[in-house]
Amino acid sequence: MRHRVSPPFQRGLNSPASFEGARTMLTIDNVNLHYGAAQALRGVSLSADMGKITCVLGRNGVGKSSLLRAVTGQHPTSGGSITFQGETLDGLAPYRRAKLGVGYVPQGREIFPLLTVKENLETGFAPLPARDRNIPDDIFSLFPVLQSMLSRRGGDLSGGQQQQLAIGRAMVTRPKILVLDEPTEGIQPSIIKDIGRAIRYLRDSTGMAILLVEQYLDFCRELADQVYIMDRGEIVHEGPAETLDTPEARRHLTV
Ligand SMILES: Nc1ncnc2c1ncn2[C@@H]1O[C@H](COP(=O)(O)OP(=O)(O)OP(=O)(O)O)[C@@H](O)[C@H]1O
Repeated sequence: MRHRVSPPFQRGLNSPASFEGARTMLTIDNVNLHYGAAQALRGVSLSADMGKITCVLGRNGVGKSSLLRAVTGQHPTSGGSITFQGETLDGLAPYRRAKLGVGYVPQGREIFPLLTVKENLETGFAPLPARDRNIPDDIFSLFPVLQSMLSRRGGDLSGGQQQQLAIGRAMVTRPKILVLDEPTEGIQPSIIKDIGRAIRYLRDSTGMAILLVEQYLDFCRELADQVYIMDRGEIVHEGPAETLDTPEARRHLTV
């Protein structure tokens, strides 16, 4: 596991070193998910390791968000199993999963527009015991704009700032796995770079697992350790990031 904690980051996020030895943080095994009669996930299997960025790529509507809803408990699965650090998540409510260490950055950010930036961050306290109810310094080191806008309303932030706030809010919960749904969607290139840097920092400094779904190929190619491609609810490709440049992978990603 990589540990490069530089001085500004010494106080802050917990390291998940206590479960060292078990490299696989999350295992999704043969999962199905339905919306009524429509099947959005078909026998999906993948794993996400600690200290690694696992990226799931796919076009619009192939089931990427549904996969994350299955992991976070936002929508029930209709078959298969999901285990986190060797324990089943099946049937657990979203807040129980958050307590166990599943941090979620939803598509569209879902910032509370009328709460301040500070209050938005504090909503991340909910799954934490009283002693951990503080905002880790790392968040402001990674996203200084949040510190300067602490008393502004969430709704007044730009899309990129809201995305940073959504990642910060998830970091407040001290996740062991951070699950992000298209964090680059609608964001300007300079902030995409900041977000990429933050995701890399979280992988390298804390050893947490990162599970990222995206449509933006270059972002994944730069960040990912392991990639999966989804098409029509199924995993159709799996391999290290370099394999994204094979004709077979490209075929699944072109519109
Ligand atoms: N609440 C819902 N009710 C019914 N069908 C849904 C619902 N949410 C998603 N779907 C359908 O499930 C399929 C997968 O959608 P999902 O949002 O998981 O895809 P996605 O890959 O995340 O797409 P996008 O990139 O557009 O977010 C699509 O056909 C979509 O229309």
